[in-house]
Amino acid sequence: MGKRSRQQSSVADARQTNVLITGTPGTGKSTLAAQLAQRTGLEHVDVGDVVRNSQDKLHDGWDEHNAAYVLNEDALLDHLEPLVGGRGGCIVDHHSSDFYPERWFDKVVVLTCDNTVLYNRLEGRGYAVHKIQENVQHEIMQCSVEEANDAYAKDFVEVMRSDTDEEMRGNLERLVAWVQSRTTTDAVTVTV
Ligand SMILES: Nc1ncnc2c1ncn2[C@@H]1O[C@H](COP(=O)(O)OP(=O)(O)O)[C@@H](O)[C@H]1O
Repeated sequence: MGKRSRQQSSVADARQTNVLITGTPGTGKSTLAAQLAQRTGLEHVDVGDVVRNSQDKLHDGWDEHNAAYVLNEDALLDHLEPLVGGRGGCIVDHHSSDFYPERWFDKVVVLTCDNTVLYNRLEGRGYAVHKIQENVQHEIMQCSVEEANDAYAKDFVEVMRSDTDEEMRGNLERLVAWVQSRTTTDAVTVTV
């Protein structure tokens, strides 16, 4: 469970729509997030890129075993608060979900994938064997689904299968329609 308050507040009413796309590495988060951003105008916030490229130090060093930065969650939350918590209009793309404040998001999407398909994707990405196996095990155990379900209200969380291009297109269309419906609702609310 996250360290910060998960209470909804009036701040949530002031910001634009945000969605968190999470899931095991290789399930297709960045591909879906980039396409959703292109279609809706929301900003794709790839947390891996933010941590790598920020002027602020958002990590506690490099983890050789995982070949990844050790995330400093508090520094990352402080860094993202003005953009995601304040302005909004973001698609946050991250394999972790449980430390973000619930008030930041209007929907949490968890992508899942067939284990063999995932293995092949991660192999194609050049991951070390132990890292592929750890991620496939993570997917077999449905850890990302459990993490999101434990951290967010059930009606926030939507699990989407993403094995094929067709499934990716279907997921994209559903999310585009959902974002557009929220934009319409916001416009109606403003004019009433
Ligand atoms: N639904 C899908 N069907 C076919 N290929 C996919 C699908 N989702 C992702 N991919 C491919 O799998 C690889 C990993 O996708 P990526 O978006 O980088 O995953 P993540 O951001 O979760 O690590 C990419 O080569 C991407 O093109």
